[in-house]
Amino acid sequence: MTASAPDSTLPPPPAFQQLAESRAVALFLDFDGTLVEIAPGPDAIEVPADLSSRLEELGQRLDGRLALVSGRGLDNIADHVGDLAIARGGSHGAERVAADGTSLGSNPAPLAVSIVEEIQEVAAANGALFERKRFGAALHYRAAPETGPEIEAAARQIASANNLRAKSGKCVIELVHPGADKGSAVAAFMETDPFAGSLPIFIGDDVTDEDGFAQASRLGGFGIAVGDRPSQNAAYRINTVKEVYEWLKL
Ligand SMILES: O=P(O)(O)OC[C@H]1O[C@H](O[C@H]2O[C@H](CO)[C@@H](O)[C@H](O)[C@H]2O)[C@H](O)[C@@H](O)[C@@H]1O
Repeated sequence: MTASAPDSTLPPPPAFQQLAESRAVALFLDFDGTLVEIAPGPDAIEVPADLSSRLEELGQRLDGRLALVSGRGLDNIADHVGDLAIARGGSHGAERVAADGTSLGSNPAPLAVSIVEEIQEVAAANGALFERKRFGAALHYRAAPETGPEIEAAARQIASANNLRAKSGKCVIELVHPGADKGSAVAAFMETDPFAGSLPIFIGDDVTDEDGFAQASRLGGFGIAVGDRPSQNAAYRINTVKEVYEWLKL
């Protein structure tokens, strides 16, 4: 379903078990704000110690049709979650691997050093937190949200001068290569086994998850928005991270 206007009154989704029993479901899970609560900074998140094994068990229940799709790099996800034997897309889906770690598609180039330096200068000038990524970079302004507009404007300028894309999220703006978006990641996974032919469900909390919701919807499935952010493309809503775990019996 693609809604025409933001809808903060979306209904709760049908029971996950019923859905999964009625047909083959493919599940795409965002990380920050969906599986872990938003924290003051990228490294301040609290990850359940057994998240990796819980996700693997969920993946087994779905016969392997489970993927984590995050704005974080896969290296960063591994730092926080440990070894994870499920499919995963990092850097907004620009880097993708199957459950066994095999690469799916080729990785984009890292950002040029000169561009990284420009972004670092914006961070230093505005007191933002610079997050280096393998295939992009992020500027966080959660500590001083009032600096957001200036930081976003500077980041967008760098993006347009260098044929990059600027992605806004929760108190963050990120620079990525064109084509790095969660919708493309869903489409790419859905073309491969074991995802092909199943019903895609994308769960996420942030603006960057809208591409995932829209793509899931285009492929006959739907999106589930987490939290209270109005969503353009989700069909259902789950209110909290805790309720995501409950819905999935994770
Ligand atoms: O796609 P996601 O898995 O949701 O990742 C999106 C970004 O999440 C991280 O930033 C966000 O979470 C931080 C920790 O809670 C928070 O401090 C920050 O304000 C949020 O924007 C991560 O640092 C980024 O790299 C991800 O792209």
